[in-house]
Amino acid sequence: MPTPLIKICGLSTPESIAAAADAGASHVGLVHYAPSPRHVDIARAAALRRAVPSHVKAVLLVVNMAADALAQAVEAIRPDVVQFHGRETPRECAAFRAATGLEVWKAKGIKTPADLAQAQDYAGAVDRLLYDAPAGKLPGGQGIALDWSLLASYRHTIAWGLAGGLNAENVARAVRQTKAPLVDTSSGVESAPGIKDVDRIKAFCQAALQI
Ligand SMILES: O=C(O)c1ccccc1N[C@@H]1O[C@H](COP(=O)(O)O)[C@@H](O)[C@H]1O
Repeated sequence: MPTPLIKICGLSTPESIAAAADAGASHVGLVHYAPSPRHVDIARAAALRRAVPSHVKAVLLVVNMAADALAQAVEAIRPDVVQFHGRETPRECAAFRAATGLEVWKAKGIKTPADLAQAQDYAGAVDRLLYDAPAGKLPGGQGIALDWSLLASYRHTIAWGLAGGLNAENVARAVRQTKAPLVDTSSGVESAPGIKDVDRIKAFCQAALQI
């Protein structure tokens, strides 16, 4: 089984970005969503983006942002990937991708096989689907895992990744069960909401890369 790509999300310091890159992350995520404990404003996100080494991709995570505000954020931050984590439609994702040429990911909350089937509406509109637990108080970053058995036997026709409740203790099991080509974690590598823990980042990457 190929080792998965690794995204460490919700980074808010240059030190945690360096730790993720050194540990083997392929992607680092910056959350621009005010209700999140991981929110970084545009100026901060732009500064952090400059701290991302060139072999690592910078992912800007946004939730239901108005088109003009999003365009301004993208102009200032210049991410490699935009991850939509709200109610953005396939049409909106496709329009954004066509207008910017950026790689686009769409996160979808999955609870039932019907949710998984519905997510496929994004085929052709996005570059990757990110399967997460359904939204709770926040649309993501909740540390809740989805039912991996739903993905285990699914015939994927679009690039995808697994998010939701992943940590150093369960990521190897999750990848073995689902064969996820990319894993994404945020709260699972923190010591408190919004506070990344370098040792947990290292342990997560080690566990994911040892598969
Ligand atoms: O991290 C956040 O605060 C966040 C806020 C709003 C939408 C998504 C958010 N995070 C993303 O959610 C998934 C799962 O996170 P977790 O590992 O369960 O904490 C992941 O893609 C985060 O990047």
